Amino acid sequence: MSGEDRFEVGYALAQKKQKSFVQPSLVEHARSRGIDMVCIDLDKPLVEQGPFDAILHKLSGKEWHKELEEYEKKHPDVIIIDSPDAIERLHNRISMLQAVSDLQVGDEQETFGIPKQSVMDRADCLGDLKAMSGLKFPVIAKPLVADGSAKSHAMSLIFNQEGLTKLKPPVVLQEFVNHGGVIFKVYVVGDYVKCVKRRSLPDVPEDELNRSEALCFSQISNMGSTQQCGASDYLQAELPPTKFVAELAKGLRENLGLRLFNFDLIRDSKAGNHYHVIDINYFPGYAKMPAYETVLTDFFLSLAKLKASSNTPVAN
Ligand SMILES: O=P(O)(O)O[C@@H]1[C@@H](OP(=O)(O)O)[C@H](OP(=O)(O)O)[C@H](O)[C@H](OP(=O)(O)O)[C@H]1OP(=O)(O)O
Ligand SMILES: Nc1ncnc2c1ncn2[C@@H]1O[C@H](COP(=O)(O)OP(=O)(O)O)[C@@H](O)[C@H]1O
Ligand SMILES: [Mg+2]
Ligand SMILES: [Mg+2]
Repeated sequence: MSGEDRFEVGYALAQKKQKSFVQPSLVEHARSRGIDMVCIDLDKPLVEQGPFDAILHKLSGKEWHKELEEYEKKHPDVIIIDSPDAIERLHNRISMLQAVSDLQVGDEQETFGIPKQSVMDRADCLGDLKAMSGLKFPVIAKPLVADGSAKSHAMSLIFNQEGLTKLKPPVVLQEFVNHGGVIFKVYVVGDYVKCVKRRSLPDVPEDELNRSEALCFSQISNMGSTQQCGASDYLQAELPPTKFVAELAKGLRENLGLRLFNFDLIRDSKAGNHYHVIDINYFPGYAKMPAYETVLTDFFLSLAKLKASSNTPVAN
């Protein structure tokens, strides 16, 4: 601990993220339980700051990674949340979902996977039916890069080959799965798992399949849009079984080597016990999660415990 019985968490976040995550309610609650949250000054070298027991970050770029490495060299006991390499994997929509395909968790009732998808990395692929690798329309076109920029969230729902020609590669084409217009967001904070529901795109009925115009959208679950599903479908939707969600979350946490993330889960309308993981986000908007102050503080305390136990000499 940096001070007697206190645990210091340095945070390095973009302004917007800092405002949404580091709310006075979190800082106060954490402080009352022995956790001090300290803002890292991004205009000063990281090695000159602290010492921190843990560093919480959502910044990218080689410079930042180098700063973290240097800090770790100087303070080998620091806990970095999370490893830049592990986070990097989520910045590509193919490597991100590979972690789901590699998972070995099983459940007798529920099954899961990812939608069929294919990458189009060159403009000439988009006019080539073979490059579709057997994908069926409609498809969602997603920018391959998922780096948190507005551009990386710009999606379109495409109904035919003509719709593909307007895309800007590299994009991932992913089969659209009818899922009753409701998405489940599963928040992971270390061992803690919380599943909530949000509105999503409505199902595409059979008779709309040959509609020609593509539908563009962005961050649909955060919008009050008319393109979302109806209120009653949303209110009536049941959450997936808790045990299934917990096992999936644990498997992903271990496979990804990450402690702070959420993933988007949809339930296939055609097979009510089959789920698809469609997106994984590093350090999402936790302030929208119920009781985020206590959940995050409990997480920091678990890190403090871990650090204390690794510093305790083993008795002979
Ligand atoms: O801004 P918020 O609170 O909506 O959080 C965003 C998340 O929304 P959610 O909490 O899941 O509804 C959002 O999740 P989705 O992509 O909407 O599933 C991302 O995690 C986003 O980070 P980034 O832009 O991908 O780096 C998150 O953005 P940042 O806050 O990290 O910039
Ligand atoms: N394969 C899919 N089938 C059906 N709906 C999807 C699919 N992929 C994405 N969506 C919808 O599009 C939204 C945005 O896609 P997502 O991959 O989560 O991107 P982002 O990283 O911008 O959140 C999802 O929240 C969901 O509503
Ligand atoms: Mg998403
Ligand atoms: Mg995302």
